[in-house]
Amino acid sequence: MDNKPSGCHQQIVTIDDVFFSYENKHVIEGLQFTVLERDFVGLMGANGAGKTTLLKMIVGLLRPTRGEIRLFGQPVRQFNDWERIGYVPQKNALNPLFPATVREVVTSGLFGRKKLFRRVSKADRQKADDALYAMRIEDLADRRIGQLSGGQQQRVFLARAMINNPELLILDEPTVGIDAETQEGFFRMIRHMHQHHHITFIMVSHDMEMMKSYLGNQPALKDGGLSFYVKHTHEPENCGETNLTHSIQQLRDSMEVLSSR
Ligand SMILES: Nc1ncnc2c1ncn2[C@@H]1O[C@H](COP(=O)(O)OP(=O)(O)OP(=O)(O)O)[C@@H](O)[C@H]1O
Repeated sequence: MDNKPSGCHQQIVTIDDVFFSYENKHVIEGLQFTVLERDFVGLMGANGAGKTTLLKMIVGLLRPTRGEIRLFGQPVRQFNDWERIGYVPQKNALNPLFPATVREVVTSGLFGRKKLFRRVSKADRQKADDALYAMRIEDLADRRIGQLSGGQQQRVFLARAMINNPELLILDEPTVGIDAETQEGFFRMIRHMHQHHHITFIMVSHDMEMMKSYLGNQPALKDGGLSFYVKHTHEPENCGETNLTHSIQQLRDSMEVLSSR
């Protein structure tokens, strides 16, 4: 299905009159919002406002109580093109004994929801190498992820989310527990990816200063406890496909600031 209108304005996520309750607790009520191609959406709100709940509905882990969410024009329940989406969930402290290596964690991003036991092909290995290289973590490839610093783990999860060259990246508080300087470098990289690559972002963050410095002071929408800050990047010349492999050098350049710390 080609539902891509000209001019880089495809609806990537459509939230159509969505309600959500946990048992009797109403969290989201009648939310209406559209994320367009190459938007950067910063989602802010107090603890418990429903940010994580909304992201989980967008990636199909929770179902709205009422209303509908569409991904690339398709209702989430029918959507099965999950390779187009990279999702970095809210981070929990990893057990240092968690046995997976960095390479294994990154490669697992290739195995969509229904392909858990796919064999790792040569092409898969190359994709993992590209993602590791782009995030400047190739030297960590054989280390156990639980033994890395928070900032290093961050890059691993981002590499995992990027391995399929996603069109939509969803990040849930990606810099929690990371020192201020590393956070700044991380945001710089995210901004670079948004400005130079064909990726739409939805990011939850409590870092008001950083979010507003990029997205402006005025939310595009305030609904209940949720505030949506949006930056559009719709210059037609930037609409072409961008392949991660072709972008690696640029991404590495944008990582300089991180790796030098
Ligand atoms: N599995 C659950 N069962 C019942 N209530 C839940 C569940 N998960 C979350 N909630 C409640 O729903 C509300 C929204 O939670 P959610 O995690 O979406 O908030 P959030 O905006 O992401 O918060 P934070 O900034 O603390 O991460 C909260 O009041 C929370 O306690």
